Amino acid sequence: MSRNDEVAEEVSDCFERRSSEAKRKSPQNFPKPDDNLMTSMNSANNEHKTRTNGDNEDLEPGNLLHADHKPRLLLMGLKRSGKSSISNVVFRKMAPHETLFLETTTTIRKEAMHSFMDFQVWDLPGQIDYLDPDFDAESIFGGVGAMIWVLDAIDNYMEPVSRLTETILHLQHSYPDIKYSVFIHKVDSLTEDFRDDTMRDVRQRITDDLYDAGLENPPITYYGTSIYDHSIFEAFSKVMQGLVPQLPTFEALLNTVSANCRFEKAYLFDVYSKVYIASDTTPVDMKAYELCADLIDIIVDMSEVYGWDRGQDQQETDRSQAVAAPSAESFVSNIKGYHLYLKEINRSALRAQVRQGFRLTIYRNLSFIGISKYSDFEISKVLVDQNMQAFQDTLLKVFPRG
Ligand SMILES: Nc1nc2c(ncn2[C@@H]2O[C@H](COP(=O)(O)OP(=O)(O)OP(=O)(O)O)[C@@H](O)[C@H]2O)c(=O)[nH]1
Repeated sequence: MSRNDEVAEEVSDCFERRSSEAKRKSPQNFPKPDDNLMTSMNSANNEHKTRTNGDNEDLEPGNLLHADHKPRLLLMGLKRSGKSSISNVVFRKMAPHETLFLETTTTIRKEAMHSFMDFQVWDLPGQIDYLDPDFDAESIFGGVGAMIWVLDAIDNYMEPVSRLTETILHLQHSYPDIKYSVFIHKVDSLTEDFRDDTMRDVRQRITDDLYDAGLENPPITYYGTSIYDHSIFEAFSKVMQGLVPQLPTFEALLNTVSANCRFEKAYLFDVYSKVYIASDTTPVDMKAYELCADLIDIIVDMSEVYGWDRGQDQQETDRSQAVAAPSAESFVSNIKGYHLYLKEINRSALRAQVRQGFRLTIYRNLSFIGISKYSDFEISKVLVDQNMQAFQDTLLKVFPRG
């Protein structure tokens, strides 16, 4: 029996067990028990096996993420367009107003995201001429999955537009797989009408320039962004999702869980960066995202005050086992008519810091967040717990962290 079949069988057993436990425990008036959950999860798993085996011989469940498979994302654009601000706000928790004091970047700055897959985000200095024939392009662009071009919407955008089109035309032959995104950035400084006009104009100019150069329907996505609201996280999430090969599988799993637990919207968040690497396939609602982001902020703040390092020594391990759940969970009832449910899926220590004499470990973790408007959500919590445990077991089995 192949490893794929073993995993599929384990997942199936796990769901059978969970499903029958859930039915046994569920009171009469709970929502529909999750009969379809196991089938959908298994079909999602099978679909995933087919796709990944097709894409890459080495990738199989149990060892999906090849050690060298670290999708890389480049942040490029002219000087002062806002690249370092974006990277600092999203990956270093810098307050947006502090970016006013950032100095010009002179070397490539690399950020990593470790919650599930190991992403790398490279912030490239604006003053380097990457189109110079003497420049070692392979060291930068080889292995890049996506490029974000940051364009300052409040400055004259003729130069950045022509630099972007030159860059795309220069790279497209050697690196045809790069996916391009344009962040029309600092839109907080524009009125709503002017913002729409600017976005339309930028898109039109880029499309026309590339068309004139012989490139039709370029693979570019456009986002209006600002570090002063959630738009930057939303845009980053979308770009990251383009680098997740298992995205359809995640979406299928999240659709199933949402249907069975009556969530309006379900996300898989990298908690530290507030970037979501997948959501169910219902349309994204900015209000729902903002609620989730606020919940994450509260949980991170609370755990910085009341959390402790688990499992540092035997005494700590005993204490953790005695008082804490194996994975964190949070349930917030009735915020603006919504119930929010968070469940930690995995966790890895990123780095330890000493702050004011206390040793603090910064964790990266991937968490599920579901939003429900269902008024009896609290009553059905037992069933939700059962489904979520099955969901977590499946994800960890099929996509274990290396
Ligand atoms: N209004 C507004 N200002 C922003 C935003 N993002 C960045 N800025 C400001 O833009 C200025 C330049 O930002 P940087 O992040 O240093 O720009 P950069 O692209 O990294 O510049 P180089 O390092 O020179 O390549 C800073 O004063 C930021 O505060 C935004 O979303 N809105």
